[in-house]
Amino acid sequence: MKSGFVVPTDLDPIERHPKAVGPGERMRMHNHMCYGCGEDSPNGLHLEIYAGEGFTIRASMEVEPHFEGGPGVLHGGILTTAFDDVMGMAPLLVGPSAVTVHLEVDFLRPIPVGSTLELSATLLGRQRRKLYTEGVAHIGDPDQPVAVAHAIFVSINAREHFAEHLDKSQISDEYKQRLSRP
Ligand SMILES: CCCCCCCC(=O)SCCNC(=O)CCNC(=O)[C@H](O)C(C)(C)COP(=O)(O)OP(=O)(O)OC[C@H]1O[C@@H](n2cnc3c(N)ncnc32)[C@H](O)[C@@H]1OP(=O)(O)O
Repeated sequence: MKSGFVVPTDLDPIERHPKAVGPGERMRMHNHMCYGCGEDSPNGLHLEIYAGEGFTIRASMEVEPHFEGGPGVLHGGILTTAFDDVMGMAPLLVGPSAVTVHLEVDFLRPIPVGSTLELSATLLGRQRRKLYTEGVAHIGDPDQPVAVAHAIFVSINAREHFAEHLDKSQISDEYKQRLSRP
C-alpha cells in the first residue's frame, strides 16, 4: 500500500481522558444535525460510532444505492466523509473537540453498493494541538483493507471556533444555549 502521508516519529504520548466514553460504548453525538453521524440529519450518513479499546474508534456503514459514484460502487467523497467523521471522534478519547485540518485517503479497492463497510480509526499521538489519526476500512476481511486514511485534527475551543457561525446552524438556538453554559 502506497501512502505519502508521513506520521512524525516524535509524537507525544497520549492518555485516555477519565471522562471519555468507555470501550464498546457509543460515542456521544457532537451535533445531532451532523451530516456524518447526526441522527436528525435528513440526508446524512447516520453513522453510529463506538469507542474501542485504547485509542480506537469503530463504526459500520451500509453502502446504500444512493451513495453510488462509479457504476455499482461507493462514491469516493462519501467514503472520505465517513472517514472524516469516524476519525474526528478519536480526539475526543483524550480531550476536547478538534477539527480536521488535513485528511487524505488511499482508495485500495472498489467498494460495492450493498456491502457493509467497517471503519476504524486510531489516534496515534499528538504534537502540541495536532492530533494524528489513521483510519482503515474493510468490507469483511480485516486483512484486506479497501481504503486507508490519515488525518490531522487540531484541538479547538468550540465556543470560540463556532461563535460567528452559530446563526447558520439548523439548530442555532440549541447551540447558543449549549455554548453559553459555563
Ligand atoms: C467531534 C467532532 C467530529 C467531527 C468530525 C468532522 C470534522 C470536520 O469535518 S471539522 C470541519 C472541517 N475543518 C475545519 O473547518 C477547520 C478549518 N480550519 C481552521 O479553522 C483553522 O485552521 C484551525 C482553527 C483549525 C487552526 O487554526 P489556528 O488556531 O490558527 O492554528 P494554526 O497555528 O494555524 O495550526 C495549529 C497547528 O496545526 C498545523 N496545521 C494547520 N493546518 C494544517 C494543515 N492543513 N496540514 C497540516 N498541519 C496543519 C499548524 O502548522 C500548527 O502546527 P504546529 O503546532 O506545528 O505549529
